[in-house]
Parts: sequence; structure tokens; C-alpha cells
Amino acid sequence: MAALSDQVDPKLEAHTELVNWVIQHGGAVSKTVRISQDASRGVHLQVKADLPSAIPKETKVINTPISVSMSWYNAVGYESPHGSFPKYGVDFPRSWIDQIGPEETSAFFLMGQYLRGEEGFWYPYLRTLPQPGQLTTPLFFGEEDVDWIQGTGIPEASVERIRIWERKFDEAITLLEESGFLDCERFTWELYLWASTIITSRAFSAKVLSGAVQPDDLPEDGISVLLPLIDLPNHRPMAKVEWRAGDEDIGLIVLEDVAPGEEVSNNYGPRNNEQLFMNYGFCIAGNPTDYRIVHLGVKPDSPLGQAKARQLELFPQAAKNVEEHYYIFNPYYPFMAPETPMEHSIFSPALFNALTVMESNVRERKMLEITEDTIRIIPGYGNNHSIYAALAQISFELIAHSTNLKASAEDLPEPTNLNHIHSQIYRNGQILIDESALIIASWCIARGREHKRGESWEDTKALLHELMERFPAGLLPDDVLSRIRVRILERPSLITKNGELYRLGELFSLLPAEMQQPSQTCFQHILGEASQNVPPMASDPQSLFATVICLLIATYNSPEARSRLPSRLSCWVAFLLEQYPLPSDAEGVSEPLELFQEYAKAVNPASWAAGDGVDWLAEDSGWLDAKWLHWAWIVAGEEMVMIPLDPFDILKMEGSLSMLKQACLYVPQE
Ligand SMILES: C[S@@+](CC[C@H](N)C(=O)[O-])C[C@H]1O[C@@H](n2cnc3c(N)ncnc32)[C@H](O)[C@@H]1O
Repeated sequence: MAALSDQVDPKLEAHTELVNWVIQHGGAVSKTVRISQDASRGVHLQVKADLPSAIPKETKVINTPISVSMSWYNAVGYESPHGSFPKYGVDFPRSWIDQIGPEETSAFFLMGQYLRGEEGFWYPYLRTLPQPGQLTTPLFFGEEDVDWIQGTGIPEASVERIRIWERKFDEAITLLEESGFLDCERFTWELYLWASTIITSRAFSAKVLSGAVQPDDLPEDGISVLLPLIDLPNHRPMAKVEWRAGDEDIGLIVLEDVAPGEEVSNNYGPRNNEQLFMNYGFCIAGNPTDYRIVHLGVKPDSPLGQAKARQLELFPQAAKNVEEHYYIFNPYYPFMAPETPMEHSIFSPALFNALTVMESNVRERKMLEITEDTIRIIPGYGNNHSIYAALAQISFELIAHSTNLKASAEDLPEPTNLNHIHSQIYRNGQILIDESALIIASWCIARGREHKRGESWEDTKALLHELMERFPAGLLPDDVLSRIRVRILERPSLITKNGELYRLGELFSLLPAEMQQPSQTCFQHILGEASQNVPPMASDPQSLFATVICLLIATYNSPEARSRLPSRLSCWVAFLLEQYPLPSDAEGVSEPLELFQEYAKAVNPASWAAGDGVDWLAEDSGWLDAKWLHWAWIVAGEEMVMIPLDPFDILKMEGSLSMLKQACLYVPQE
């Protein structure tokens, strides 16, 4: 370590003085590194290019004395046996500090020090920071930049942040005026916005002061600390560094070798691009720790809203977990327990479970599990319905979100400044997350729709190949596509067997081979009659599924036919009969079904049965009986899943963007 100005790019005069100032106070900068600046990275730290070899891991590159840190401890003039934190001329009333709390105190203290100008103790540091008017987070985007973030959710997040900060500023400044503090008018909103942004984009947690502050005075969060020089390196996701807190100083130590000429990066934590953009004003292309935060908008009277209310009753302490962890991870997201199921490696467990509860049917909600940390449908026979419905629902959302993002960028010119570039990186990152997650959701649904292939490695690979072939070329980079393949193949799925989603005509394959043809003929007969005599019925999937379910139930109810049924079908029908009671009245039936019930009563369908070769329905089987039709209609409504039809086609943005749906009936595997 040395006190030489050759550690700084000669153009960075203020930074040279900053280094000297830090050194005067007992700090140090390793002679192996230098401060540099370029257009895209701003001021940053580099290993000197002329070094003969890499700097080894465990090198302490910067050492900042605690005496030059700035925090709430200075605002209150904190003293402990290990250190003292002077106020350096900015003296707010203690009662005001206690009223507004450490966050606001830090922002006002920074404003106060800034207002002291050259007189201030931290002047050598503050002059090297971006000055008011030079900040680049989206809160400061000018007219020429805002078009670049339209449609991304960033404008809404910015408005919300301004709203919160305005409220905090108003409260703090009003109380400061009331306290009789002089010079309040110099503490402007604009300066507060600057100070808060500086803190959000540079401060460290109070843990860095653990050597100088008594443990009881060190809160978990709420206190942020500015550390001159240590706050200079830029962020690189997954960079291996450590901030080592000593009694008198804080060291920045690299935990990996860094080659000559390479940037020495800090690691601001596993931040996604939204957090980086909002808090720091930049985004990282291909950020492995990127994820999308999903806002579900849970209505209080929805199944999930009610379950959450129940959770609070049962576990009042759960109220402190205000943050919802509803995330969609990019396929490179690194922080996964080895046993994490494939679906949860992309859709966070909280999001996945929330969606399954939202999309569950009455029957599945009997299997709701509410603990302090989780609300979910317990896995078990028949409960994959909510998984398929959740994946279908999230697919519609992903398609809409990514196509809207693309549409909002259609008229943008080439980027001409860094704000444009970071906005573009942000938007593209979100589209990548959406499209990758859509492949995962589509894969699970494709497995549900697959009735021929089994779950062997060869079958799985062939099915995956078919799915990936349908994904439009050029939308996602090849490395991302192969990463998705790996995610699918390397991790166990929550769905253990294929073939649980049936289109109407496919349901007959559940019958023994010799019953399939006659049953289908019989159904076609009904369909023909229905389209002629009750036209609305033919285009109403719920009523049509009800007719087939009714046929299967009547088959099961015939003692002669039942003995021939495969166990999967018998088991499912018995399950439905146990789960759904026969309705006691005709309330709530749809018009097409009601008309069909009337029609069926008049024509006596049992009399057709013999002609169609389904003798087992000819007797008194209840076949198309109004009550059974009603029952089957309720079952169809609960057990149907509307899946997206050709989800990948819409991504091509060719022709109509309407999202076509396909009705399927869920039939659990044993
Ligand atoms: C803690 S400071 C780092 C020093 C900063 N480069 C400077 O010029 O003062 C954080 C700021 O650095 C910039 N920054 C950090 N990491 C970056 C990166 N990977 N790419 C681009 N800018 C980055 C952003 O402007 C961010 O708000």
C-alpha cells in the first residue's frame, strides 16, 4: 500500500485528492490497482495493466478508516470505547433524529455536509460523487429518455418511489422546521432526492462498523454507511469480494485472482436488473441474478386472499413478512438448492404455490395447507389440476407481458446515451425471462398433453426436441435455449407422469379398446343431434365435456361395463363420485346445457344406445339423465383447464395477437 497519486488516472484530479485524504486518515490503496474512468463504466477500479501477473485472492485492495465513514452515528455524535463519530458541524436536534429515524437522518446529514461545501470534513469525498443534476437513475430521466422505459413498469416504480420519498421528506422537513432548526430552506426536495439516491446507490449496511460500534447499538437494518473509496468499485454479479470490518478500518478484499488490466469489481449483492436500474441507474446484460418481480394483485375475497387472511389469524407474526417473494427467475439463476424441482427453479415457490391456490378448484382447496411460511395445495392424487391451471394462467401472462414489452419498443430509434442503453438492456432482460419461463410452462403443459410417450429418458428428450423445434428461431440466444434444456433435463419435475390433459375426443382412449369406437360413435351421434337441435351446445366446451363425463359415469354405473374398465378410469370416476355430490336442484345450469337437458329428456337417448353399439348404456344407466348431466357439467367446470393454443406462435408477432385457448379436461394419473 502506498500514498502515490499514480494510483489514479491523471484526469481524475479530485479522486487523486480523495485517495490522499483517505491515506492521511490512515487508509490505503494497494499499489497494484488504479482508479480509472470510461464512458460506460464511469469511475472504477482496475488492476494496473503493467503488472507482471494477476493480483492473488486475499489481496486487500482498499482500506478505508472508520474515521472517514459517514452515517447516522455521526449525526448523533456516537461515542464508544472503540471509536467516536463526530458531527463535523451538522447538528440536528436529537429529538428530531429520534422522531424521523436513521434513514431520514442519514439523508439530511448528507445534505447538511454537502451544504457545508469546502468547509466540510467530507468535502474531498463529496466532490468526487455525482453532483445534484448528474444522477442517472430512472427518477432523473428527462423527456428524451422516458420513451425508453415506457411499457416496462419502471415509470410506475419511479412514481411510487417519488411518492414515498416525498412523504418522508415532507414529514422530516416539517418536523425540522417545528424544532426551530435554522437554515431549513436550504434543505430542498431536490437536494433530498440527490442525497437519498447517493445513499441508495453507494451505502453499505451498518455491519461494516461492527468493530467500532457496540453490538447493542448495531441494528439489523435501517442504518446505512457511506465508505469513501470502498464505494468506488463497480458491481459485477457473483464477483468474489469481502468487506472485512476491523476495529479501525474496513478492507475490500478480492477473493479471486484478478488479471492485470482487469476491473476490480465489488458485489452489491444478488440484485436483479430492476433493483440495479432503480437504485443505481444501470442494468447488466445477461445478469445471472436477474429475475422478474410479479405483482399478483390478490383480491381479498379470492381463494388466495382468504387463505392469506386465515394465515394471519393462525400466525399473527407472519404479518411482518410483508414482502411477497413472487419471482420469475432467468434460466441462469444460480442460487438453487440441488433438490429444487424444475418448476421452482424458474417460478419461485411462493409464486408457484400462490398461482396454484388461485387456480385450484373447490375439490383441491380442501387440500389447502397453511403454515407460517407457506400457503399451498398439498400434492396428492388429483391435485395436478391446479398445477396445469397455474401454468396455463402464467403462460397467458408471460405472452401478454413479453408481447407488450416488444410492442412498446417498436418505434424506438437506436440508443444514443447510456440511459437508453440501460433501458434497452432492462427491457430485453425482461423479455428473455418471459420467453424462457414460457418454454418451461409450455413444457409442463406439453407433458400433460402427451398421451403416447412415457417418462423414459429417450421419450423425454424426443418430446423436448419437438417442443424446442416449435420455438421460433432467433428469439432467444442458443446458449439460453440450451440452458433451458438443461434445466428441464437435470431437475425432477413436480409432475411425475405425462398424459393428464385431454381434449374432448381423446377421452375415449381411457376406455378399453373394444369400447372406444362404439362410445365415440354414440357421442358423435349426440353431437350431431345437439348441433342441429341445440346449436349453442356445440360450441360450449363445458357442456360438451359434461356429455362425455356423463357417458363415462353411465359406463361405470353399468355393472357389466365396470368390470372391464381399466383401473385408471375406474379410480378417477370413483374419485369424482366421492368428491362431487349430486346437485339437489337445477340452479345455475348454463342455457345451452338447460336446452340440451330438455332435448335429451324428450328424445330418450338410452334408446339410441343399442343402435350405436353401446349396449351398457341402453339400460337404466342414467345416461344423459338431466340430473347426471347437471352433475357432470359441474365436474367439467371444475376439472377443465384452458391452455394456450400454440403459445409460441404469438411470440413471432405475426398477424393477429389474439390468444387462442384450448379446453382440456384433467384426468389424474394413478
Ligand atoms: C457505488 S458507485 C460506484 C462508483 C461509480 N462508478 C462512480 O463513478 O462513482 C455505484 C454507481 O456506479 C455505476 N456502476 C456500478 N456498477 C456498474 C456497472 N457494472 N456498469 C455500469 N455502471 C456501474 C452506477 O452509476 C452506480 O450508480
